[in-house]
Amino acid sequence: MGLIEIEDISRTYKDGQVSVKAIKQISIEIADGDFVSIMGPSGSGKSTLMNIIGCLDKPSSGSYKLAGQQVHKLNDSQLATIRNEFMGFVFQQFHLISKLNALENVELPLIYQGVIGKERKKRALEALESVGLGERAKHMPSQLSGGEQQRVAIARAIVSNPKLILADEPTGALDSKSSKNIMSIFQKLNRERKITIVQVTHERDIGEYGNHIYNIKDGEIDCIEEIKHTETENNQ
Ligand SMILES: Nc1ncnc2c1ncn2[C@@H]1O[C@H](COP(=O)(O)OP(=O)(O)OP(=O)(O)O)[C@@H](O)[C@H]1O
Repeated sequence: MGLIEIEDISRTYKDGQVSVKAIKQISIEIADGDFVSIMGPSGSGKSTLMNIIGCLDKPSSGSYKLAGQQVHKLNDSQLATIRNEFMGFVFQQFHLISKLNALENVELPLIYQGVIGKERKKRALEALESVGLGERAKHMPSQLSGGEQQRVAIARAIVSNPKLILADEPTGALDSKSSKNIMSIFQKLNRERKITIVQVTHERDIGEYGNHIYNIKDGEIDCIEEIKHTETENNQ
């Protein structure tokens, strides 16, 4: 059984007389523990598909099962619960709160979950340590490099132990060295903590860090590629 089972999903945006079919009868199954990169030209439907996978938007037709649960039938507050319990989000522009330090940013999802005091600080610090930023806990976002800010955002995404990380252009604002570092962190989370990862990227070399590349074109899946990783890479 796939963690994500999408069947015949379409999404049409209607704006007055104009309607745009952004994705057309897509069916995909993403296994628990997979690392998938979604690639395709601008306007091909990548963000629309990601928003549906992330329960931020609903399909116009078709069905979506997440961990066996029919999520396309849920209401907005039920979808919010699914997002909080299952998912961590990483965005191109990091979306950190500038007035909070790194540790406080990572604590935020735990505050919403009602985790209090020392336990909250401990878990946030562990998440920061797991992305190599234990020493930067008290730094404000403005005192961190872009790559470090994205690592804080990843720590925030994993602090509540999600099954799934959804990342929209996670390296889009980073130089190539920081991008590689972020991808190594994703691979580590995927291999060691068995977190399923779905990312959107424009860059082929970033896409190849995943185990599969889903190429999307004109709102349809054009082809799915399997990426073979070498032994040395796997042991890194
Ligand atoms: N809210 C909206 N209202 C109307 N049309 C939309 C809306 N959002 C997206 N679209 C249209 O749906 C199609 C798919 O858009 P989408 O943002 O999913 O593409 P994308 O592959 O993520 O593009 P990019 O790489 O440029 O971010 C495009 O034709 C776009 O213009």
